[in-house]
Amino acid sequence: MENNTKMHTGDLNFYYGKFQALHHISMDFYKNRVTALIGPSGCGKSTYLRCLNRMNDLIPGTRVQGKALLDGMDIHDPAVDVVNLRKRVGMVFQKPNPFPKSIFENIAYGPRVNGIKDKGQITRIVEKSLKQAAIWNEVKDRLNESALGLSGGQQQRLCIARALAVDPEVLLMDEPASALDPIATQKIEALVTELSSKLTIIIVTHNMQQAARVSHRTAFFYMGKLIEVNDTDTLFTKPKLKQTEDYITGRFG
Ligand SMILES: Nc1ncnc2c1ncn2[C@@H]1O[C@H](COP(=O)(O)OP(=O)(O)OP(=O)(O)O)[C@@H](O)[C@H]1O
Repeated sequence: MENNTKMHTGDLNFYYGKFQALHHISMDFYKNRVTALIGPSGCGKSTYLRCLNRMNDLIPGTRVQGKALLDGMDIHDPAVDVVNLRKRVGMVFQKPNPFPKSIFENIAYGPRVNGIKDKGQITRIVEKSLKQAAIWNEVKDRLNESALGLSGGQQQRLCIARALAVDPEVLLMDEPASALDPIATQKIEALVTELSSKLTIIIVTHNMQQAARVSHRTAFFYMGKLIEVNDTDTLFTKPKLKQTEDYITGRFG
């Protein structure tokens, strides 16, 4: 492991019942770097992403083997508090999923759950998070209105703000722009680039142009296996393996 490694998995296997969805996945994720996970539908990208903050624990009948480390700490250690793990490793989903509450309350929720009671501090966190997610100007005059009244792209930036409000170290993003139009997508991509100066970001995307635009490193998955991982430029211009080349040139997938 390099010393700028934030997360690492070693020989990670994952099963839904008897079905093995991930096979021996070993890779590192670096601080202040965006890593894209690409590959055809069903290859295990989302499953792998969910292994990184133990979201799969919520799915009955699943089993994980192997190592998953955050700053060298085994995230499966019985001493690990999963709520705290998910605070450190936040997540944004494909479909924006704001709570049916006001814009303000969507962001204030996490910090409150984490024990922050001071109203002034909560207000500062709400403003800072909305600014970080590049949506403050659009919502600052309607903080008490329902989040459900926002457009899809605004809702997704709100969900990013909600994730940022608890000050995560890693942000997992599962196709965060796939439900959005091109302009909203551009905003999310710009945001990913901006946030990478502070966080480790891991993003699942179907869109190879998007991976090329936003990520420093790209990992290609196929049928539950990590086929190739490299600097994004190298992976797209000089893939080592034919399978990767076939996928990125659109010959399958
Ligand atoms: N809850 C589940 N129960 C059983 N099998 C599942 C479950 N979720 C996913 N799978 C299976 O695990 C494999 C990997 O799925 P996963 O969703 O991780 O792939 P993906 O690469 O993210 O696909 P997509 O790009 O279509 O979202 C697939 O064969 C899928 O059918």
